[in-house]
Amino acid sequence: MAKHAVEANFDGLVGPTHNYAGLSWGNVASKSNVRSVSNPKEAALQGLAKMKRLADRGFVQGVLPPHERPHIPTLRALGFSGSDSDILRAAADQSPSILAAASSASTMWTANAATVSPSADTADHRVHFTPANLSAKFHRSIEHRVTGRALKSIFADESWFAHHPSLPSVSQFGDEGAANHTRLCAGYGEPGVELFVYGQIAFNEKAPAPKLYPARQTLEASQAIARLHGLKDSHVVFAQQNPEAIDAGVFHNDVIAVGNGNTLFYHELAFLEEETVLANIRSRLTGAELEAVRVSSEQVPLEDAVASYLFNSQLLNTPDGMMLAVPGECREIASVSRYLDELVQDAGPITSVEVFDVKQSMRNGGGPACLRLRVVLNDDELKAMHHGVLLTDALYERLTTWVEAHYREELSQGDLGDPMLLEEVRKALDELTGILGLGSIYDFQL
Ligand SMILES: N=C(N)NCCC[C@H](NC(=O)CCC(=O)O)C(=O)O
Repeated sequence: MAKHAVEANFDGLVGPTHNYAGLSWGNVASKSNVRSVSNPKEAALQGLAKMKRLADRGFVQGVLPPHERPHIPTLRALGFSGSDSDILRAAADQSPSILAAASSASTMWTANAATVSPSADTADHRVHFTPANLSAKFHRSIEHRVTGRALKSIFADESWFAHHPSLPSVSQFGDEGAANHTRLCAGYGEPGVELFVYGQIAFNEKAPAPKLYPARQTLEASQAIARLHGLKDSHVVFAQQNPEAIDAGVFHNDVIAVGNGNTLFYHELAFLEEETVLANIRSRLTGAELEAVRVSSEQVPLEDAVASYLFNSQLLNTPDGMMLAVPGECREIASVSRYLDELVQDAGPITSVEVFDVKQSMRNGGGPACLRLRVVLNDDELKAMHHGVLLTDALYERLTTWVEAHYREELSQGDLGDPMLLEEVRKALDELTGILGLGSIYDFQL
């Protein structure tokens, strides 16, 4: 008998060093906004407002903490030495790019934090977590250790939750977490089909691959995660992303497809072998028929899909059908806005569209779906997890007050070496682990 389960969404709280450093080759927004002045306070408040709106609608909403940045241990490991201020000064003088990488607030995009398999799918019937090594980008490759600590602190009880270390940090096992992983199912508590989408086969040089931009996720990484999580072959589908899409700026599958329940909402250029992918899902999905909501290039050109982040939306169950939570940019691009109006008129599974303003994050290539990690939990697991990170009215109030007190309204590249910034961040994060009841998770706290 399937247990009752919900999908909880854990959004990354935007960190105090949110900035635009142009660190992600292949991510069009990150490159085009390089060196713009950011507003960390606005970014964090936009993220919290999104969480609050969804929590108010009755969705289970959690918060994952930002990481300590600039990350002094990373700078030390690269040979900068002396006091923290000496290190910041030397890094700012000698290598502003390294300092920028060690200062990115990129942990806000928790769709990349980990891959999570619900207990209904796994061999030992526990929820499995593997933090993503994010080895494709240096600034993101330093996330997984603290991410792992935060997840272990929140999902601590080993009788319900299993935690794996991230995969080896090399390009052959490049893993970007849930951004390339979608689960289709009849109901959250039923065994589902886990769709792993990869950009490249690492150990086959002849296999199709993008020509311009890097493929961040490999088949080998996806297969390793499926093995670690104890997923049966009959419940797993591996699909190659269309290299053409990667070269157009689709650096993760969640920039071109999103699934929920029995519904897969995707662009016709999402997969290399569309028909095979759909057939493989159909043959494995039990208890429901796959609803494939396909968007053609004629309806929405690939370029508009990337610019609007139409597919980087959250697809959520409501009592009246599914709701698509889209970024505001979707209403600024004519083809996309028109498409959304048509979509809700259709008799399909998506019955409403809601717009969220996450512009500060969008300018670095992160829409509503990038900002959240989905964790399906049955009633026992929900009870067993740490509740201090679940958004209530009171926690929302506390976090907004905390952001107002600690965050700057302007940050540019020249500010990253400011020793005051590091002090502000540590003070803020020390208070935050207290607010969220997480214990010590940061290097500076250990
Ligand atoms: N699609 C998903 N799930 N996530 C979006 C991640 C955006 C992130 N941007 C950045 O890391 C840019 C940082 C900078 O340039 O300052 C990235 O490219 O990894």
